[in-house]
This record gives sequence, C-alpha cells and structure tokens, in this order.
Amino acid sequence: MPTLFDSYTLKGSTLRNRIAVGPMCQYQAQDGMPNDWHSVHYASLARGGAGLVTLEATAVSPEGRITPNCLGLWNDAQAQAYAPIVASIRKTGATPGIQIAHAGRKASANVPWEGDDHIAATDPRGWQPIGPSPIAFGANLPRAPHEMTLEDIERVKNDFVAAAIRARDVGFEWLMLHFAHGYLAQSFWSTHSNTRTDQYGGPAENRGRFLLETLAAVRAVWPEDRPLTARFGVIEFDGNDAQTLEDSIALVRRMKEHGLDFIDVSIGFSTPDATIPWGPGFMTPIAHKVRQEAGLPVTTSWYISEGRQADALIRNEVVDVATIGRPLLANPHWPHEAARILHAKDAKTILPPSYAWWLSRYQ
Ligand SMILES: NC(=O)C1=CN(Cc2ccccc2)CCC1
Repeated sequence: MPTLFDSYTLKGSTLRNRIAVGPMCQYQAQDGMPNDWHSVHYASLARGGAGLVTLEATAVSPEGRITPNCLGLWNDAQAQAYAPIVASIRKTGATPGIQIAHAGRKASANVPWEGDDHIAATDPRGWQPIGPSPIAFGANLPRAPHEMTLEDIERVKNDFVAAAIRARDVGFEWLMLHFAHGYLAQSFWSTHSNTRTDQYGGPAENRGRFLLETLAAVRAVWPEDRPLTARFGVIEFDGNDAQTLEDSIALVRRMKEHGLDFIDVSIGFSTPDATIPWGPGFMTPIAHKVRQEAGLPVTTSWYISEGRQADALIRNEVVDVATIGRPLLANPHWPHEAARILHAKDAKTILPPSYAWWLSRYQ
C-alpha cells in the first residue's frame, strides 16, 4: 500500500514523495522573464520537502499570458533564466516541472489583486485575446476573442512545441500542458466557448482535436523517459456534468493513446454560471473515476490541506500523487509538517541539513 512519503516512479522519473506543488500563478514577471521572486519562491517550495515542484502557468507566446506579469517560455533569453531555478529545485532532491499554457479568451487581464478583469481594449498594457469562437467568457472577462484561423491554430500548436523544446533543453523533468480552467485548450473542448463549424468544432471528436494535436506534437519532442502530463478540466459543474464527464473521460483515453503519461484532473471554468461544490477534497472522487476509467495515473488538487487527508488519498489509491496548492503558499514546509503529523519521516529526511540538523537534535 503506497503512502504519502513513498517515492513515485513514472517513466524515467522518480519523485521523492507523493506530494506535488500545484502550478500557481505568481504574476511577478516582466516580459515573461523569471526574476528573484521566482527563484526564492520555487527554492523555498523545494526546500520544504515537496516531491514535484511544478512551476506556474508559463505562456507559450506573449498573447498567451493571462496577465502582463505572467511567466513566458517564448524566447531563449527566458529559457536560460530558468536554469538556476531548475538547479535550485534539483539541489534539494525535489523534481522540477513546469506548466506551459495559453490563456486564450481569458488573456489580457489585470492581476487578481488589481481587478482580475480584462484590461480595457484601449489600454496599451493589453492585447487582443484569441479563441476558437468570438464568444466572451463574460462577467469580469467581457472581451470577445478574435476567432482563430487555421493558420492561428497551427501557429499556437507550434508555440507549444517550441516552449516544450525550451523546457526540455533547460532541464525540466515533468511537463504539464495547461488544458484546464477555461484557457485556450479547454475553450476548444467546451461548447460554452467553441461553436466552430470546421474540423475544430461541433462533435466531441472535433472539439478535442486541438488538444490531441497539441499533445501529439509536444510528445514528438518531449523525451520518452520524462513524464508528459496535462491538467484538464473534465467537469464544469454547469448542470451538464454527467455528459461532460463521460465525454471528457473518452478524450482522456484518446490522450493516453497520443502519449499522455499522467493527468491532473481539474475543472473547466468555461462559464461564469457554474456552481462549484467547494469542499474538502471535492475533486478526488472525480479524479479516481478518471483514473479507473481512462487507465492513467492521476493527481488532483482543490481543498487538499491536511497531511492525514492527503495520506489517506494515497493509501486508498484514490489518486497516485496529491497536489497541494494554497496550503504551500501559507507554509512551504507543509511536507515537513505532514511528515511529523504522520510520524512518517523526521526532519533529517525532509528538510535540507541547514534546517534538519538543528530540528533533529535536542528533542
Ligand atoms: N493559471 C491557472 O490555472 C489559474 C487558476 N486559478 C484557479 C481558479 C480558477 C478559477 C476560479 C477560481 C480559482 C486562478 C488563476 C490562475
């Protein structure tokens, strides 16, 4: 029976435990470049004992950013700037991962604590969002995206491939495609946002095409021995859940056929009219259903906050890895605290010597 502090091996990668840091936007970049905010942030999370440290949504092009302050991997200067961050994660024994993303019709927005809304079309800080159809998300994101031409679609797929090559070459070990949260890929899948009548719209097979083509193109350049994963919104909580979940699991099976190794099960967030049943581990039964029916190892996040809760999910094989988000913002050493609560491991095996040595003595 696996436990939270057992290692996890997938393809040629072994995580020191089953705790993954979920990708969480920091909105601290200028022109997509990582800086000392990101260096300190990710080194702190790695030193705290997590197994997999996944960098936040990193845009594959300038237009693919959610906000002007999102990270990017669209040029070589950015790519080189991640090398010290990868090294600092590896130095602690954690595994470096990165989520590559395109925000689609949710792009060109103010950072959450400065409005969380679309930048005015007349404001030079912003840009024209793009998407499958000229349909706005609504609410705080009222701008209708430019309807992507087939050339736009090819360009964006190539941007994902180029970003994956940069992530590969700078040493990231896990790659996560952002196929969730109402961003570009999710918006091709959802009927809330995709009303195309060409081969990228209409029936599920067509709405899944952009995701599968992007996955296949990235798989072709991502090393076979490094995990290729995706965070995918399998449900919208919009009143149509049974059908959406059935269709999404069928698409996950296709993703597996196209080389996906692992999936992070999340929410579509394609419509402001959803009623999300927030609560402790509320996504874990859905993640388990995807795991069993699609035959892929899974993780999920959302309100997984306690060590015993996360350990039970692993022991009962509900999920294979527990993704922790906001509790790690509150306490990057959450893994150490969980290890103590679970009597799993002492500080010596979780924290770097500069901390562990003194924590393990004079008990
Ligand atoms: N890059 C991402 O995937 C983000 C996800 N978020 C979670 C979230 C989404 C929707 C509603 C609440 C929280 C917040 C902003 C960035």
